[in-house]
Formats: sequence, C-alpha cells, structure tokens
Amino acid sequence: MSSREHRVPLPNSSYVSEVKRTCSALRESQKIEVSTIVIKRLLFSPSFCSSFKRVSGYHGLNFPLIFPSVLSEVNFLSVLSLLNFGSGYRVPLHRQTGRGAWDGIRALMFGLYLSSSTGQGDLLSAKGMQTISEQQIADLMSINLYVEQPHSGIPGMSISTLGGPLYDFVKLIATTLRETGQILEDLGDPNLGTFVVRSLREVDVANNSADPNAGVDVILSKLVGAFPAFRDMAMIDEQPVYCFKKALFLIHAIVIRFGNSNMPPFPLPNSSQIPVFTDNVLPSILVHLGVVDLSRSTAHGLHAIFPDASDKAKVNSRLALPPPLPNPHPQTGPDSEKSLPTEGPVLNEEQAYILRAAALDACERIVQVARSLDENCLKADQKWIQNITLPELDLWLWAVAKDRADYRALERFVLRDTVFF
Ligand SMILES: Nc1nc2c(c(CN[C@H]3C=C[C@H](O)[C@@H]3O)cn2[C@@H]2O[C@H](COP(=O)(O)O)[C@@H](O)[C@H]2O)c(=O)[nH]1
Repeated sequence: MSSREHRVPLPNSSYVSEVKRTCSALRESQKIEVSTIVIKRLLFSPSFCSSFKRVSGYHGLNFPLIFPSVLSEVNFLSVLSLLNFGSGYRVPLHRQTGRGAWDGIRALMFGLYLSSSTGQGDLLSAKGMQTISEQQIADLMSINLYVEQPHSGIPGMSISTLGGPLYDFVKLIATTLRETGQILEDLGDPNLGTFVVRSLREVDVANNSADPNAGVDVILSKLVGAFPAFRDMAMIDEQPVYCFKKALFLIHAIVIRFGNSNMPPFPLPNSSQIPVFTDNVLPSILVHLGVVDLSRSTAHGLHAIFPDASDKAKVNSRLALPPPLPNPHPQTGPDSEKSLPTEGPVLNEEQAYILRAAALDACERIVQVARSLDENCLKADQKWIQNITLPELDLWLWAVAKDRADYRALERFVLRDTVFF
C-alpha cells in the first residue's frame, strides 16, 4: 500500500455514485474535453458500427477447466480479478513471452489451479496464496527473472542476476497474493471466493432499492474495505478520485458467468450501469479515436503525451473500416523485435489517475449520448446503438484494441509499479 493511499478517505456514500462523480469532477477540473460531436462521430463510425456487436459479445470468461464446485469457480474468477494488473509490463512481457499482461495472468491462474489439483495443496486458498514463491510465479508465466550484466572485474564476461522489470512485476504479484491471503486468514475465510459469496448473499435486499447500482455497492464496499489490492483510489490536487477497476471487474465477471442461469447459485447484482473497468487501454484508445481531447489539459502535461491524437487524418482512418490484416499467420513464442508493440508514454501516478478518470467519465457520456439519440434520425440498422451498455462499451474498447492490427500498434500509456491495472 502506498503512503498516498492512507490520505484518501473511503467514499462516504454510495461507492458507485462516488466513482462516477469523482471521475467526472477530475476530468472537468483537468480540462479534458469529451464533446457530444466527437461521441456521435464515434457512434456512427464504420469502425464502431461494423465491430461493436461482434467484439463486445465475446466475454472470454468461460474457462476450459472443470471446477469441482461453484465456490471453486467463484474463487478462480476472484483471484484472477485480484491479479488483473501488469499493463505497465506489456512490452517486456511481449518481448519475453509473446503475450501481454492479461494473457500472462491467465496463464498463471491456469498453472496455479492445475498444480493445486495435483496434490500440492490448494494454491488458490488463503493459506496457499501465502506460500507461492516468486520463482513459481515466474515459471508458470514463462518469465526469466535473471538479467545478464557485464562482470565488473572481467571484461567480456557477464553474470546473470535477479532483476529487470519483469522481476518487479512478479514481486508485485507475490506480494498481492501474500497480503490478500493473510487478510483472508485473519478474517477466518478459507479463500477469496468465500468472502465474495458471503458478500453476494447480502445483495438481495439491495436489489430492491430504487438505485440500480445498490447491489454492486454492497460487494464493492466490502472488497475495497477489506483488501488494499482493491483500494484503487488517490488524492489528485486535493480531490479524491475512485476507480476501483479490479473490484468492479470481479463483480461483473461473476454476473457474466452466473447471470444467464434461471437459478443463479446466489443473488447477483444488477451490473448494467456499472462503471467501466478503467485501465491503460481504455483512455489510450479513446484518445486515439478522438473522443477524449487532451489538448487543453496542461496542468499535468497531458496535452503532450499523445501527439498523434491531434492528427485529423489519422483519427479519421482509425474511425474507418480496418485496413486488411498484414500478417495472417499469428505466431506463438516471444515476439520478434519487429512485431513488438512500441512502449507508450511512461506516466506518473497522478497523470495515470487523471486519464483513467477521464476515460471512465467519457464512457458514461458515450452511453448517455447513445440513449438520447433521436429515434427518428436512426435507420433501422442503427437502432441498437441506443441500447449499448457500459460493460459492453468497456469490452468493445478493450477488445477492439487487440482486434485490429492498426489499433494493436497504437501506444498505450505505461505506469509501472501499480497493482491496480
Ligand atoms: N477495461 C478492461 N480492462 C481489461 C480487461 C481485461 C480482460 N478482458 C477479458 C476478460 C473479460 C473480458 O470480458 C475480456 O475477454 C484485462 N484488462 C486490463 O488490460 C490490461 C492490459 O492487458 P494487455 O493488453 O493484455 O497487456 C490489463 O492489465 C488489465 O488491467 C477488460 O475486459 N476490460
């Protein structure tokens, strides 16, 4: 936990409305603009219209694993969400392993789950989480923790020592697992899934409230209250800002996975108006698509970080249909230097929170504009635009960033040393 976090008060009313309110206030005070005109340009763009339904329809949360119980699956999704960070290590991860943060964490989760069923003890339990070593994490993610360094005394010779950015990433994972496992043990919970299911049982009453986000609030406040690794919030220029990306992702993942059954095993919150899971991808893509305008945001130097975004021709080509794929043969293994994604601007914590808040609020506005489109001005095959939801928009932005070759090449900003995204 950073010292900064100690100074941020937890929200004192509805957590979801505080997320939305503080992100909106920060976007405005930082002079980041999101106009109705640029939102409509996105909503009616060939890129958006041709890919939205396909790209936002595949959630990817059904894992090819056989879970012995519902609790075991809830626990898997919960720990996966706890570890859903590492975006700042995307480029070194691609260089070594050929995949980014999300795929790396998924590989780790599969490994932890499968080793747990081979008699080594349950590594996804509160106790097991505290025993996982850095080397075990690195092995399961195919990360080499050692870097070659020139020998100080013998010219031409090198020695390998523990280090490099991926060592830092692995240490963050190990610390997060240990800390969360310890808290669960202190609470008397055998694993994170048990904590989540207990919180879900309190959702029923909240679902009858007039506030559509009351159910999400119940679980969100419990996760954030109990675990530092979910306390994704900061003080920026004396204003609190709440993002809570991983906790919101966890809640929605459970709804997606168990929501389409007639008899869900526990009460599920309504997550249709859940704030987006704001990371580095969403703000970066929204800037590149000309929706989030940073040109007047000078206080923290954000106007200068993505110079390409003011190039009208580039924005227009991104809003058009995708160019044909240059490489039809996806490869596996480490990326070649040529196909490596380029590292985006490396930001500080304040800058990252401001951009993430702006993206969260931009998504709220995109959905509002979509809802208020004049029915009479929409063609029959455009009416669906009015009904897009926040989590669908999140998934579209996140997944389309990987779906198109020209979008994959767009820089995402980088913040290292965070466990929040
Ligand atoms: N806003 C938002 N952010 C998301 C996700 C996901 C996972 N998406 C899949 C899971 C369920 C969905 O339904 C998708 O199939 C990961 N991330 C974030 O991206 C970051 C970058 O990762 P990479 O580019 O790999 O290095 C990663 O640190 C993580 O913070 C999402 O959905 N929304």
